[in-house]
Amino acid sequence: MALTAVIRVPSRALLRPWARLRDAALGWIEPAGGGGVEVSAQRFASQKVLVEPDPAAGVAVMKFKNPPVNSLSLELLTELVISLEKLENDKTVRGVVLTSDCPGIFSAGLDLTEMCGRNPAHYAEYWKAVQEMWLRLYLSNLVLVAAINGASPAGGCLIALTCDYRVMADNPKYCIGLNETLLGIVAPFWFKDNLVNTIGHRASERALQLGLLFPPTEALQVGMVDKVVPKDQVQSTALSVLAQWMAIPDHARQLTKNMMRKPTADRLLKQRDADIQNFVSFISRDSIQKSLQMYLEKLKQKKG
Ligand SMILES: CCCCCCCCCCC/C=C/C(=O)SCCNC(=O)CCNC(=O)[C@H](O)C(C)(C)COP(=O)(O)OP(=O)(O)OC[C@H]1O[C@@H](n2cnc3c(N)ncnc32)[C@H](O)[C@@H]1OP(=O)(O)O
Repeated sequence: MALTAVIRVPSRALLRPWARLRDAALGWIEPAGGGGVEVSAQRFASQKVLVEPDPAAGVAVMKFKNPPVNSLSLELLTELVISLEKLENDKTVRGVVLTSDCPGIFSAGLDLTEMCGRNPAHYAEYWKAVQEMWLRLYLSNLVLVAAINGASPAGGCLIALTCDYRVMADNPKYCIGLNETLLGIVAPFWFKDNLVNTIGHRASERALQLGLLFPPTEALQVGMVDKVVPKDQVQSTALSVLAQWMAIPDHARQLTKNMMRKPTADRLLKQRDADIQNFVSFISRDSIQKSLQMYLEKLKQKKG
């Protein structure tokens, strides 16, 4: 990946302590003496989230890279939020395409190993990171377009649903949907709200209860995605759509987006701690742990 853009990063001495941890996570190095540092975009490419900025176009492509299936581990979620925050603060960027670097998979959703056989403190930390990812994406001031170049179940679908527009590859093997009930778990209310805001109440009720995973043409029909194109055109189409959305003055578009989305985000913001407690007690139940273990086993056996 040849990237040449230069990004200005403030001196670490001026940043809060967590920002130093962030710098370390992203591999940014400040020369002795401090005073601010220019880092090449290559440094911006962290391990699990690759960011390819195109300052001339005012856009960036963000690629998830957590092989084999882009499961949303704590590490990936943290990097995603940090990368997004950085793009939000970068005046040269107004729009972002979210896509995958893993062939055939957009994202397999939440990392089941983060929700299985761990302790309550870990579940709480993990869930807070999932909430943070959703809130940051859903309320982003940037134009976000999902280039869905592979399977996109559950949490993968949620990421796509936070975007302003979704382009999906036409391969019938790629499916998208909130399939939580198939795992014996329940999509949280804010997953549900995001889906209802996208495809409407009746279609959501059916999709959520049955844990439906839609192939691209059905996803298009139900309104879960906005456009289906051949696989090799997914990213270019997403970039064209981005350009159309970016033709609208930012302030007017952003205020409108906020007006449409804030009430939904506020429902979670008002009860974040209670939502974490609900998640921890739900996921800690023996019956739920058994269901998740069995599901993971089934995934592993599929190979053999
Ligand atoms: C009272 C109400 C209270 C409510 C409180 C909240 C309740 C909890 C809410 C939780 C919400 C959960 C959201 C989620 O996102 S759960 C995750 C759902 N994801 C899935 O179901 C997808 C599972 N994966 C697949 O279907 C396939 O892997 C996939 C189609 C994505 C790719 O298939 P492929 O054949 O290419 O790859 P494999 O299946 O062989 O997988 C390769 C290895 O990856 C492992 N794997 C797959 N998915 C996951 C995952 N999500 N997390 C962790 N690991 C995963 C798989 O086991 C293979 O591992 P091995 O190589 O070791 O065998």
